[in-house]
Amino acid sequence: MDTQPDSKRRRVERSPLPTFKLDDEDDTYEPYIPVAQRRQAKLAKLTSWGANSDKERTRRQQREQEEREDEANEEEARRETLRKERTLLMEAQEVHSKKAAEDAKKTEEEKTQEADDKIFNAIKSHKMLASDMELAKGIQYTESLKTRYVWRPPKYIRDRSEEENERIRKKYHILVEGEDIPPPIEHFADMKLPDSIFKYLKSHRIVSPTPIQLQGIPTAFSGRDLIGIAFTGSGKTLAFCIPLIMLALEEEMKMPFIRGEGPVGIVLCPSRELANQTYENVVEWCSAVAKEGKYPQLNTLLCIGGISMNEQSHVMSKGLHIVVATPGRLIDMLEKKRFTFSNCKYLCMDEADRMIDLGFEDDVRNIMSFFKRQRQTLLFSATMPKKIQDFAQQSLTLPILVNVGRAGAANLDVLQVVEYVKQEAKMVYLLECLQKTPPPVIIFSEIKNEVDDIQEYLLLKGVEAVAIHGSKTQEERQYAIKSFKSGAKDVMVASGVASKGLDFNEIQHVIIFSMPKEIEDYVHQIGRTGRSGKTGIATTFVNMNTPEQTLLDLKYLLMEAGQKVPPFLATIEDPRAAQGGSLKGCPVCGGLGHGISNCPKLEDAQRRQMASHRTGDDGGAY
Ligand SMILES: Nc1ncnc2c1ncn2[C@@H]1O[C@H](COP(=O)(O)OP(=O)(O)OP(=O)(O)O)[C@@H](O)[C@H]1O
Repeated sequence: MDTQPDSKRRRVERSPLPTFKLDDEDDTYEPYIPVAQRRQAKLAKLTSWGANSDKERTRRQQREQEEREDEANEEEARRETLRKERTLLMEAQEVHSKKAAEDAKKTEEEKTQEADDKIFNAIKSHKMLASDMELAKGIQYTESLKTRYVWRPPKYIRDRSEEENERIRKKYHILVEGEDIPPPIEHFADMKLPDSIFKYLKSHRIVSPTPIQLQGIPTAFSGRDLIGIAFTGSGKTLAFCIPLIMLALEEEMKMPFIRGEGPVGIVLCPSRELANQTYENVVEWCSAVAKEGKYPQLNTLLCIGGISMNEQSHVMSKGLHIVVATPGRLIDMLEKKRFTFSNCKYLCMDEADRMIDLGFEDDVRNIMSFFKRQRQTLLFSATMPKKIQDFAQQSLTLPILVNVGRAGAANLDVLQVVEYVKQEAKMVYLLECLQKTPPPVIIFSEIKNEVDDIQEYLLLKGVEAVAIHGSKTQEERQYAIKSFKSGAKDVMVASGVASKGLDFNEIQHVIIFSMPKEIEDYVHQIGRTGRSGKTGIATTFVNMNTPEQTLLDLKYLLMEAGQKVPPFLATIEDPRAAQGGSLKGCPVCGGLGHGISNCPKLEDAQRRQMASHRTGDDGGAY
């Protein structure tokens, strides 16, 4: 094909005209000889050759011999090439059949594992959880933040051997991962807390630290990044708030904060309700610290959607120590420069898996971009599937993983009862079920309309019930929580929104009216009872509308918690077992009854992602 541009071609066509030479100037010129004359001349030449000497013949024979040799050599070279090509081909075939033989030897389990690993690697997030500036400049901190200048464990604990520390962790079923892990501290008295807070805890019957607290608090006090995983109701809030309060106190006492300064640290929550509850806890603990006048009063801001920030102008008019927030409103406030992160050193994410697994990582990264320097980062949750753990670990600096029980396991203080109830019989049976325990009771349903229907039905039957779900206004949601918390209402009907992290006083019974698709949600929902060492009951309705895979997840969870498995669940076979496949839990949602290839959470996330691509929605609203 002619690939020359036209201009070039034209140039060639227009090249200068040939300059003809005169005959006598051309040395290659041959005069024309007629054919007959040429034939005669050739004949004469041949005749003269025949008469030529033996010398000439020998030379010809030699030449022919050389030509034959050349041909033989060429043939040999050709054969050699063919031989080589065949060897390569044969080698390839050998490799292929060897792999096929190896594959045949692999168990179904290994094959499933390989396939799962492929999916897992494909969905792994590649972009670290770091600020844009850190990502752009490739900044990765290699040392933990030196936030605490004062705190260190008492000498007798510092002198303890690592074997002894390990023995203590084992006693409380604490698993740790990481380098240079601070020792566990079994008594609040050894944590060197201010007297006033110590007294406050005691007066609230908080006398000894829970496992997540006894390893988590010293870890956070030492300035280390931390991933804390412990079952529902095990006191994670205290584990990350006390270190923040101590840090804020330390900073305030060094140099008092004035208007426009702070915060020292923030707590991020995935829902307004949870943020509100954490805020109330922090305010109460800060007041307790300042009560005796030995320590300064710390200033805390609640930063969530649906409330007017003017209401908190009194907080903003002073130096700010702690902010408890949901991501959307926090970003808004930071963008409007209502406060800055110039002095912020501590970032804690509660229910962290929720915050970063469903495409909200960009919001978190955005928030991190407002930090001006290295921070101490802590992530806490009761459920933290492998995918999130891996992602979090590569994003933190020398993190320490503190794990109490399996991530995603149910709280053992909850008696789990699963009942087969036909769809049309659910409402009536619900009334019967409410008789099992005295109030307060929470009823969960995944469907907003169903939440409203249940509340209406209960009200008709004379049960004092409130309802909460995502489509209610902020006032309605606040009213429902307040009246239920205060004991004015006996029953709260809720969608998933109330399941994450909310701590209601001594819930006796949780009824799961419609089983959530994701087993993590179930773990959070039943976790509203059986908190802080008390026992509770969870009754779950299932029927033929419940997907078999969900039932299988449930069956394994009951087995893991040593609970009674009802016959209709016991008879469900695991298809993976029949295929000889892997029975390991799903790394995306932690469900024990399925692998990654049919994870409902992954399917859901992908559906959501596709929908947000279509609508251009970034999905980051809270
Ligand atoms: N050391 C303790 N001893 C007794 N009770 C405690 C202790 N620490 C916290 N609590 C109480 O336990 C309850 C549950 O605590 P918290 O809400 O922090 O649990 P959580 O682990 O965050 O649960 P979830 O995963 O559901 O969010 C709270 O009422 C809290 O006051």
